[in-house]
This record gives sequence, structure tokens and C-alpha cells, in this order.
Amino acid sequence: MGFTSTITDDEPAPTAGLSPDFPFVYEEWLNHRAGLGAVPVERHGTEVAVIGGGISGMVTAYELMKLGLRPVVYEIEELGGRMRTVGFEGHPEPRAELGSMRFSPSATLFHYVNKLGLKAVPFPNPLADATPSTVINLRGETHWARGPEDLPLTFQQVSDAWSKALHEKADLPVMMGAMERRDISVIKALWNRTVRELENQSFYGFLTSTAAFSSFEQREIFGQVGFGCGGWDTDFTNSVLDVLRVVYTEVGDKQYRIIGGSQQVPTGLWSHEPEELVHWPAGTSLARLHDGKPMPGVCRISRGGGGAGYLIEDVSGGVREYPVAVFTAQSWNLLSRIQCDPDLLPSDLWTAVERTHYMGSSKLFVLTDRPFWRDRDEKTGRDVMGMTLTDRLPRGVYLFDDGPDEPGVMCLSYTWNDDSLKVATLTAEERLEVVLASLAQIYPDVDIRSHIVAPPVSVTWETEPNFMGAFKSSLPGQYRYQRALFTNFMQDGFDAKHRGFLMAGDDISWLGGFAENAVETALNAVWGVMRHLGGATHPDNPGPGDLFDELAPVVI
Ligand SMILES: Cc1cc2nc3c(=O)[nH]c(=O)nc-3n(C[C@H](O)[C@H](O)[C@H](O)COP(=O)(O)OP(=O)(O)OC[C@H]3O[C@@H](n4cnc5c(N)ncnc54)[C@H](O)[C@@H]3O)c2cc1C
Repeated sequence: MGFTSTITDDEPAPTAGLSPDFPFVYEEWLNHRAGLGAVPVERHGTEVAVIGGGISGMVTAYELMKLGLRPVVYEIEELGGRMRTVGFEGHPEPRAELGSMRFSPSATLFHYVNKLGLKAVPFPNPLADATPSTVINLRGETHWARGPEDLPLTFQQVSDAWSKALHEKADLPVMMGAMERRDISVIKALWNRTVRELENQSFYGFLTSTAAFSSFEQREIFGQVGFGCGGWDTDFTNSVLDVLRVVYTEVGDKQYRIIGGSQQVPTGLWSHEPEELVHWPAGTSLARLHDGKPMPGVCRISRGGGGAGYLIEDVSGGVREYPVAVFTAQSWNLLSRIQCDPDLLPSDLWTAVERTHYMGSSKLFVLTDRPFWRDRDEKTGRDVMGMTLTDRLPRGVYLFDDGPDEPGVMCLSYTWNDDSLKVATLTAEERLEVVLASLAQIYPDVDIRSHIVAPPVSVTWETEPNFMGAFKSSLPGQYRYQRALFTNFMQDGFDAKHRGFLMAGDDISWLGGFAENAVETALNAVWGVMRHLGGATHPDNPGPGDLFDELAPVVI
């Protein structure tokens, strides 16, 4: 595979990133020459606590610094959070993406990717142009394909059934047209109706309610092969609204991986020295403001003296007071790992945090001597292995090829929910054994083990103490909770005792599991902090809170 196709060859689609729930155009706000806004001069240098150093914490801190505030970042593990790229024993160069690994060229995340000068190449998704071959192994039968046209007719029928279901039940063509034209009134009219009609529907329920998916076999195949970035049956119990958000925002389409690893985006923002900077001297970066190191993890959050600010206690015993704080870690931490003042949030937000649902996820990686899977099989004339989707234990195998003379990286297994729990109690070595045994059924003539040059690396996010899950995924009937969480940056209507503590990140977004959406919530939080400190946006460049009434997510 060549690596000439960088993100700059492929301009982002104008629809990318436009959420049907809150169709604010974040990249316009970010790119406007007036900047995001301003806080009063006497507020310059004011400390703002930013809890969590993942992508949403870094975007929040970076933009607050540009406004002349002094973000103080707390991080309990390492900067990057779920954008975590690791090396292998004896091969420290970061190569294995334990969390996020593929991104649509959506405007908001790539605003930062481009700012940092990072390069991206097409991600080897199932049946994608960048994928030399895809192997689908279902019920013990194996199919090889270069593209969808090589698969048996049944697979084409399933793909047609999905399009038909979206046409019939979710106004797909009208919605996509409105997204492209940025026709806010049509987007809102269609989506508001969809929310009312489908908010209690699971993904599986949606499929069974359409004539297109009347056969069990079709639903089973669809669960395995899915659309865009892979199989979807582990999402069958989730709200169909989440799946429609993936379709409408195209976050699962035409994805890219970042050369050198996705962790470079948050860590890059940490050390980047922005040119447009208020109050701080040129050369200021988050790293400089923190003497190179974030504050330790947070263990307690309470109201400060007089109830005006927040006392943040870190695990080393340090306590500091802030007028405003932004919390970006997974929200379950507020329930179990951080002692919180009950007044931190209004009670409907506490309920929404309690009810938040996470997907689990495990990944297993190995480093190989070379991308041997591109070797030709003499008997068949095909590559010896391909990107693999299977209904057996490994579920998804992804192959990363940096050229014939470079080591290869295999994500030998990428699983969600129940499939993740099946391996959660195994060590990386034990996982390798069961996964290789399973893959030997599909590839009896391929000796994967002989190519592995370092001990395997694995992760299970639901057993990671400071995460407790991979990403938020809403269940049927949870729209109201999602709405409460997403809109928490609009605090004018809150009782005074609840104002000044903002939440951002994957949990707060409309659609978990996509960094793009976490970034948007960070930008909402920036608006909320600005407002809390008496600042405002420029009249020519209104922010998400200024346009809230016009764009507000429907109340049901
Ligand atoms: C397996 C997996 C696959 C994914 N795949 C993709 C993908 O391909 N594409 C995509 O776009 N997105 C993907 N995502 C989602 C994406 O990774 C997230 O949306 C994004 O990284 C979330 O960023 P965040 O800043 O909201 O949260 P996080 O990255 O979780 O950051 C929160 C930070 O808070 C820290 N923290 C926790 N507790 C405390 C405390 N008490 N004090 C201080 N700090 C604390 C954590 O250590 C962490 O660094 C994936 C996620 C996972 C887990």
C-alpha cells in the first residue's frame, strides 16, 4: 500500500461533524478571524481547573490558554487518555492504538490534527479502498473480497436492505441532502421527528421493524458485516438514535489513521505554542504553564469558601481553589472514585451520570517482522491473510502495513461488550493463544506466530480503574439523559450553587466512541467558562451558547 494519500489530498466533506441534535458548525467558530471570544482583561491569568488530559481536556485547556486564562490540567495516568498509542517490549516506537484508531476527516478534530502538522493515511477498514483484501468468516464459511462486489449475493442484499431501511424509516436521502446544504430547519424538523418516533427503539428492534430485514439470516449477516467501520451486532441493544447519528454524521465513513499514532493529537496540543495568544508571551504552551507536568489525579471536589468556587484535591494531598472547573474524565469517576460535593451538579444531571451506559472493549496487538500477510498464496494467487471479520472470538483483525521493509502491526482481536468480557480475565499471552487457535481455523496454512517479534500488548477498557468502560453508548429511552449532559454548558438557568462546574468529553457528547464528538463538547465547555467569567464571543462569530435557542436539541 502506498502512503502518498494524506488528509490534505482529501478535503473534509462540508457535512462532516454536523450533529443532527445540535447542528452548530464548530469549525466555522474555530476558524473565524475574530477568535472564539474574550474574557475581561482583569480575568486574564485566572486559573481554571481542567480535570483529565485526554483530547477533550487538551482542547479545553489549549483554547482557554489562547483566551488568556491559565488552565491547570489534572491527569491521573498519562496525557492522551483513550487516544493512547503504545510500543512493544524492545520496540518502544508507539504503534499500537489501544483506544481510538480511525477518524473521518471531520472538520473539528482535524482542525487540531492539521494545526499540529500531523499526517494521516486511509484506514484499512473492511472492504475499504485502502484494504488489500477483506476476509469474512461467518458460521464456519469464509469469503474473500477485494471490494463488496466480490461477496456472495446475500451480502449485497443485506447492504441493500440497510439502505432501504434507512430510506423508509429514517428519511436518509432527505436528511443527507439537508446536511450537505446545511439546511438547519430541515435537519431539525426531520431529526426532531425521528427522536420522538425512535427514542425508545433499540437498533435490533429497528431492524426487525422493517420489511427489509424480515429474515433472521439477513440480520445476522448485517450484525457481522455492518456498514462503514465493521460489525455492529454488539450494538444491537443500544438506542437506534446512536446508530443513525453515525450514519448522518458520516463519522464511520472514509476513515484515516494518524501516522505515528493518535496520542500525538492531545500530547501535541500540550506542547504546541499557538501564534494567536492573548495575555501570555509568545512561546507559551500548556507544557510551559505546567513546568512540563500536569497536576496529579483528582480525588475530591467540593465547594470553596463562601460557595463561590471549587476546591480541588489531588491524590498527593494538594488542594487548590478555582472559580470554575471543567471535568473531562469518564463521568462514572464522579460516582465512585472522586468524592464530590452533592451540590456539584443539579439532580437531573446526577441522574444522567448514574444512568450513563458504557460499551466495553478489548484489543490485542502484536508486532511482526514485516507485513507478511501481503505474501502471495501460490495456490490461490491471493494475499495469505486479509483484514478479517469473524463471528468467532477474535471478531475483528486489522492489519497495519507501513511498507514491505518495516515491521507490521496486527490488531489480532478487536471486540466489544460480551465479546470483550470473554477475554477480559486473560493475560495478553493467554489471549494470544486463544486468538491464534481461532484464527488457525480460518487460515490453516499461515504461521502467524513465527512472524511475531515481541510480546503481545492488550487492553480491556472496562477493567481500567480510571475509565471503567470504553465509551458511552446510549440505551433506548436515554435521550433525556443525553440531552441533560450535552447541554450542561448552558448554566444560566441553574441554581447559583450549581454554576461553574462544567462537564465535557466522550460521555457528554451525543455519540460516544468518536473523538470528534468529545472535541465538540470541549468547545462548548470553553464557551461556558468564558460566559461564567464574564466574557463573550465576538458579535460576528457567535458560539454554541449564543445560537443555543435556535439550535437547541428537541425537548421530549
Ligand atoms: C477501544 C476504543 C476504541 C475507540 N475507537 C475510536 C476511533 O477509532 N475513532 C474515534 O474517533 N474515537 C474512538 N474512540 C473514542 C475516543 O477514544 C474518545 O472519544 C476520546 O478519546 C475521549 O476523549 P476524552 O478526553 O473525552 O476522554 P479520555 O480520553 O478518557 O480522557 C479523560 C482523561 O481523564 C483522566 N482521568 C480519569 N480520572 C481522573 C482523575 N480522577 N483525575 C484526573 N484525571 C483523570 C484519564 O486518565 C484520561 O486521560 C475509541 C475509544 C476506545 C476506548
